[in-house]
Amino acid sequence: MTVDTQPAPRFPDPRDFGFTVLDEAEIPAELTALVGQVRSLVDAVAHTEAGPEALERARAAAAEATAALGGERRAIGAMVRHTRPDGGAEYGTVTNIVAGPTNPAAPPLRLERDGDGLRGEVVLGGVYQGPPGLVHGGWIAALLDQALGSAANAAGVPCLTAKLDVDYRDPTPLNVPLHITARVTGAERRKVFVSAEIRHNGEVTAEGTAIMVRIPLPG
Ligand SMILES: CCCCCCCCCCCCCC(=O)SCCNC(=O)CCNC(=O)[C@H](O)C(C)(C)COP(=O)(O)OP(=O)(O)OC[C@H]1O[C@@H](n2cnc3c(N)ncnc32)[C@H](O)[C@@H]1OP(=O)(O)O
Repeated sequence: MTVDTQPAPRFPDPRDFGFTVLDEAEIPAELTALVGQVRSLVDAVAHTEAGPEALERARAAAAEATAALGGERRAIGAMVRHTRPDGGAEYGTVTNIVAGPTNPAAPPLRLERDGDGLRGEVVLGGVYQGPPGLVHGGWIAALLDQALGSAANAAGVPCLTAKLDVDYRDPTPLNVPLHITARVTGAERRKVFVSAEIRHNGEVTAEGTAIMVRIPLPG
């Protein structure tokens, strides 16, 4: 493979391109706690066998909670900045469906730098179910895509997935720690090649490779 484009050392500041950016430290602890509570609620709703009275009480309480938020909404495309110990910054959309810190529909996934790549751990409960007791294949692809995209972005290259290949090696179980790793394996002009794996108990359950294409930014 010809490597004639090295990833830029610094990810561009999204504010220069009109995006709203908040620092992750600016996310109120109360919002983080609410996100966790709503995740528990979604899991409880998905699995409940409660009777009509309890269901109606829960619906009314949920309606009250929705009204309490007052309809104040963050802008679509708002980004969150994570500042690494070395002072570098990484960005993601704050409501990202796979790893957005304010999105209760996202699992509590945090990808951290590890050597020349990223690693993270997540437990997916029953709301991520596809086959009985197993993680839905679409969600496995989503986890891998996020890890692959984050690895390319962590290398300083703002890019989008052009091509994603997923190998489902073994069933991925629910309710157990899943270990995710991803790293950049090469670059060629605007293309960045990345690979990622999901492991349970040290065994690979799924692996993904992707071609990410660097977004042409104005200037
Ligand atoms: C400051 C900004 C902040 C941004 C933050 C981002 C956060 C991201 C978070 C991550 C979240 C998780 C991730 C997500 O969810 S990313 C969301 C899912 N992905 C998308 O929506 C992408 C949609 N597609 C596109 O926008 C365009 O097609 C892209 C941008 C990908 C390329 O369109 P463009 O017209 O500009 O490119 P080009 O045609 O000049 O080609 C350029 C090179 O690429 C090669 N190629 C192209 N397609 C393919 C393909 N399918 N297979 C193999 N190779 C392909 C092509 O051969 C050429 O190579 P070469 O001739 O040089 O050898």
